[in-house]
Amino acid sequence: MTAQLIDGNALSKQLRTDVAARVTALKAKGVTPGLAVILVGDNPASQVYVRNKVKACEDTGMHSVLETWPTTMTEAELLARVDAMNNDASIHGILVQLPLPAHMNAQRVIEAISPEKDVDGFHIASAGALMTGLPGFWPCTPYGCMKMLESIGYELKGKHAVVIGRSNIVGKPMAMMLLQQNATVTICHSATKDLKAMTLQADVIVAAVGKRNVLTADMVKPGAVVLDVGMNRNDEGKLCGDVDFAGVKEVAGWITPVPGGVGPMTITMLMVNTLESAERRAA
Ligand SMILES: NC(=O)C1=CN([C@@H]2O[C@H](COP(=O)(O)OP(=O)(O)OC[C@H]3O[C@@H](n4cnc5c(N)ncnc54)[C@H](OP(=O)(O)O)[C@@H]3O)[C@@H](O)[C@H]2O)C=CC1
Ligand SMILES: Nc1nc(=O)c2c([nH]1)NC[C@@H]1CN(c3ccc(C(=O)N[C@@H](CCC(=O)O)C(=O)O)cc3)C=[N+]21
Ligand SMILES: [Mg+2]
Repeated sequence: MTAQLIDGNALSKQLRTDVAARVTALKAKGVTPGLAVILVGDNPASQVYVRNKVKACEDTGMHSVLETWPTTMTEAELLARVDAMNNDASIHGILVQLPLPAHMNAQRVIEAISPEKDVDGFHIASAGALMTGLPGFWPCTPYGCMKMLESIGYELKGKHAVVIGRSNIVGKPMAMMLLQQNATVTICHSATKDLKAMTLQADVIVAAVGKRNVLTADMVKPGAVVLDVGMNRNDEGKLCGDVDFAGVKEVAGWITPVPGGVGPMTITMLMVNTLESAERRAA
């Protein structure tokens, strides 16, 4: 293996120590940061994720509330819960777990969250702030990727970054953050004609597709930094990313594993966003 590992668990542990200290300081001022997580439906994977989020928050001394609702919940009922959380002074961050059941309009639900409590960074006000360089919440997954690059002291200025995937929650905000750090950014997607021709030029590759082996060793320039956002299952049912880790680690300079890479960093940045929301309220 030539690549060095960027360990999302280890970096999360470091960052969460700082979060815990700031939570303690805020509590001394009489404010306990609070996160509300709303899950609709009984997707077992989602249930595990939201429980992990709530537990991670509690580990740092934050207050957190988990609401689970049946799939039969109406959109109007969900909007009423979001509104209640918007008006609850003990709550500084609201996360509605995606995907929502098909009978709901997810965008409408997201826009109902007060931008001051949009710790996921999915609201159009948050997206607009990121796009224009104004203060606002950054989506946790690409934000976590930026922290991983920062942790290895990586200078993005003038580098070519290739982002594979253009979703509103990962690919697009990832591209904006890299651009803000003066990288030259290419965004690839399902209609990209020659993905390999793009990735071979990249100093940094972020894979955020949701398909195994989207990125293989022959597609990577030696020494490149490879960040793997994907969350998939392999034939043995084990968690794996979008990157052929075994192959790519022989070519890349740096690589993130799955599990233990971007995933834990997503949760860490959710905590950071919630903490900062509470700090803003306390100021
Ligand atoms: N680690 C973490 O914390 C998180 C992980 N994830 C995981 O990251 C992955 C991506 O999530 P998300 O962005 O929500 O997914 P989406 O399904 O919303 O987006 C996937 C993107 O990949 C593109 N794509 C699909 N096939 C190809 C291909 N063959 N070549 C190039 N691009 C392709 C799609 O293109 P098009 O737009 O043209 O359809 C789309 O832009 C998933 O595995 C998800 O589970 C997501 C969030 C957090
Ligand atoms: N409103 C909303 N916000 C989200 O941030 C959001 C969402 N909806 N819907 C689903 C996706 C996915 N996502 C993950 C977060 C952490 C891990 C994570 O911690 N993964 C661990 C492994 C977990 C396991 O073992 O299953 C790891 O990679 O090491 C994974 C996926 C957040 N999402
Ligand atoms: Mg998606």
